[in-house]
Amino acid sequence: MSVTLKLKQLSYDYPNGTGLANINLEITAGEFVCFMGPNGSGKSTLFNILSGLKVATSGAYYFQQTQIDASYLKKPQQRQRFHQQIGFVFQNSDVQLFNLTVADEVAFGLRQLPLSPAEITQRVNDCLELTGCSQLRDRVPYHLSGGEKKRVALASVLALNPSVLILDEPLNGLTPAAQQEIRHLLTQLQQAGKTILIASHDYVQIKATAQRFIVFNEAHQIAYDVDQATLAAKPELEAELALL
Ligand SMILES: Nc1ncnc2c1ncn2[C@@H]1O[C@H](COP(=O)(O)OP(=O)(O)OP(=O)(O)O)[C@@H](O)[C@H]1O
Repeated sequence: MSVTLKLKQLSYDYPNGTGLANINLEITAGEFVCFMGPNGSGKSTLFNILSGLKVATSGAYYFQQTQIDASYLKKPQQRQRFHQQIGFVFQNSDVQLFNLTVADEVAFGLRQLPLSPAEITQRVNDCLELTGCSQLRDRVPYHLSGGEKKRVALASVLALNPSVLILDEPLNGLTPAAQQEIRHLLTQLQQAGKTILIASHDYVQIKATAQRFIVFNEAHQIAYDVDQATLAAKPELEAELALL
């Protein structure tokens, strides 16, 4: 398997403080990684950088061996290609859903691409079905439940067929049944070959689903980078994560 995402001594500074400090990280295509850590440790900042919404203050970010920096993202065609490859499902679905129907929401990104109406319809139908949203296609996204909104946001991101999916706290605020649906869907997507990166505050919720756990500390650095089996053999570390 090839390395798909690589960060080399990457830091990000906000005007009044540090977001990320000297991060070295490699993620291989097809991994399911959970990022954890206390509030303000840098998970959202990292996701913004990985998805090209922010660029590092120093250090480098490579996606499939190409360095993603300000000059790369300045070129509209390159930027569009990159954004198609990395899908980002925000923590707050309300900022991601702005169309009048669920079907329009899922079609929105596709309409920016050179695709025929028949291809768009096909992809919309496939993504609605995959995410269990077919019955919701004519509903107003804003009026849906939290779990339904999350599935529609995921459908709209999947429509572009990204190879990497980034989800910020995808289980937050969902009922146990809705959490189970999302976990099952993410596992299916990983089995279909996608790289899945999520942030979570709840180790117990995600411990059986993700296979690698990267934990940030309050200094905005990586404190631990461990796989599922190693963690399961370290009850004291599992107990620490359960308290985050
Ligand atoms: N827009 C911003 N302006 C200034 N500082 C920011 C901004 N966004 C984040 N920060 C700071 O950067 C650091 C990392 O924040 P970030 O949101 O990445 O952490 P997080 O791990 O995602 O936190 P949470 O678990 O609360 O979502 C924090 O100290 C935070 O206060």
